[in-house]
Amino acid sequence: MNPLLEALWYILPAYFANASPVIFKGKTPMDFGKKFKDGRRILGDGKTWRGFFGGLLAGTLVAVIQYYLTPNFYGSLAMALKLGFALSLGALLGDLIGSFIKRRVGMPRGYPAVGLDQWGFIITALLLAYPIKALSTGQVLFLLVVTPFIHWGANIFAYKMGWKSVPW
Ligand SMILES: CC(C)=CCC/C(C)=C/CC/C(C)=C/CC/C(C)=C/COC[C@@H](COP(=O)(O)O)OC/C=C(\C)CC/C=C(\C)CC/C=C(\C)CCC=C(C)C
Ligand SMILES: Nc1ccn([C@@H]2O[C@H](COP(=O)(O)OP(=O)(O)OP(=O)(O)O)[C@@H](O)[C@H]2O)c(=O)n1
Ligand SMILES: [Mg+2]
Repeated sequence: MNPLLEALWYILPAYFANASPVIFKGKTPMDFGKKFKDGRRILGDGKTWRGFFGGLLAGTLVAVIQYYLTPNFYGSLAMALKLGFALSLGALLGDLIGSFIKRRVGMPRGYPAVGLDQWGFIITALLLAYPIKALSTGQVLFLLVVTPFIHWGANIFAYKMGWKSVPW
């Protein structure tokens, strides 16, 4: 498989894990509305438990589907589950870290943090998945370059579908 397509195929669970909370979002904020010692919300209302677990499940499921489509890419179902879960957890944790940072610097919920919104989730997803199945440096660089565009396209798509109130 072309190494660049292989990189996209590899990262797909993280993409779906990052995108699906927009659809699965729930009511209970992950910080339960609590504030940090700086008087601002810890994470904000943009992070709900249902979104988090929905994203984790969706991302892991995508890897299982990918396993049945390209079994030799993963080698085993167990590997697909491990990699899918690690990529999804990494993506969602990266998104939480991004929200935490945005709240600390006083950005309101939904405020665009260029760079952080596009790379945060990808970097943590790649870090968590690295020990399970590593990509080449070139493939990682390719993903860092192409993800902002896919992120941009997906957010506009979600905005047009009415899933997001902002196209970013
Ligand atoms: C403009 C360019 C160059 C590409 C555009 C690609 C595009 C239009 C993708 C849309 C894919 C899609 C159908 C998305 C689902 C809709 C959805 C729920 C989007 C919600 O996005 C919200 C956002 C979360 O916000 P936050 O980041 O601020 O927390 O998540 C951003 C989403 C992503 C970063 C990834 C979205 C991509 C997918 C869900 C899978 C699509 C896969 C590809 C485009 C790569 C194809 C791979 C192969 C190997 C064929
Ligand atoms: N763990 C998560 C992540 C996202 N979402 C949902 O997906 C939407 C888009 O995610 P994102 O853009 O990351 O959240 P923002 O609203 O921009 O909040 P923040 O400023 O904290 O990023 C959120 O509004 C929220 O409805 C969720 O419910 N749970
Ligand atoms: Mg956002």
